[in-house]
Amino acid sequence: MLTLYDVKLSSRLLLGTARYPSPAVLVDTVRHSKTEIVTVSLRRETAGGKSGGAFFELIKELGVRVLPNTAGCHSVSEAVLTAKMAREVFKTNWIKLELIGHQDTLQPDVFQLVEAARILSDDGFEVFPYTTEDLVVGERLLEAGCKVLMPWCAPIGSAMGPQNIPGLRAMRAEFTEIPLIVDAGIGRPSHATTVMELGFDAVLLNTAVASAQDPILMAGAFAKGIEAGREAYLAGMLEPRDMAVPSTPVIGKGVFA
Ligand SMILES: CC(=O)[C@@H](O)[C@H](O)COP(=O)(O)O
Repeated sequence: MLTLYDVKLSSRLLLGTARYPSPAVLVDTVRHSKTEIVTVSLRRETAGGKSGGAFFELIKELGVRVLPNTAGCHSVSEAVLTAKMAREVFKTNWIKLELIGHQDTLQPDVFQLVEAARILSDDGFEVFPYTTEDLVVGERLLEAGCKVLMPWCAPIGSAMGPQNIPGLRAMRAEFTEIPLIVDAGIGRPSHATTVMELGFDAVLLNTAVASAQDPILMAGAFAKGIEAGREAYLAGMLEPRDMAVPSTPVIGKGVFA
């Protein structure tokens, strides 16, 4: 079981809701994936004069927990305002805090992120910060009140998969008691398996599923990949070795010796 802010969950897959070919495909994908959490962008869905109303109703009807996000925010004030709007719309204190600092990489502005996380935590929000694998920033976010950390593994939408495995491994080693969710940059189920094998608690992804030729099938593939990685982590994997080790017993020796 995964526990996020005292909420117990069976699924370790969190799905984004943008870029699906149609609302019907989104609904079927969420159902097939068995995810229990979807993230929704307030700004994206209300941009360009859109009210977002019909889309937000559709999300509420999915029957899963909603994690609103502040995608597209570049300042503390924008992010705080968006979080407050999200709380009104979805009646939740959960917020995925995204504060973009670099236009090409969509890298988070970790300085503003910590500041916004503190303001929102003090206001009763339960903050899921989209961050980098920087250990010091992680520590500051925990001090600011976050009880979950969500490092990227590659730029949003890049599908590159884990770019800094030693960095992710160090994060797991440093924050042993904190739920760690890889958010952004996953491209394939095998990427999700890899980060779960490192001991991450869950994976949040959007583009790799929504932009697949068959999002429903792909969501199922990700769900299986995440489960496989989790079970392998729990089972305890062999460390790679330089030398060969015969796997068949030598004649005359006991099979179980
Ligand atoms: C949906 C969402 O919140 C994204 O900002 C998130 O970071 C997912 O990234 P990918 O689209 O790379 O999976």
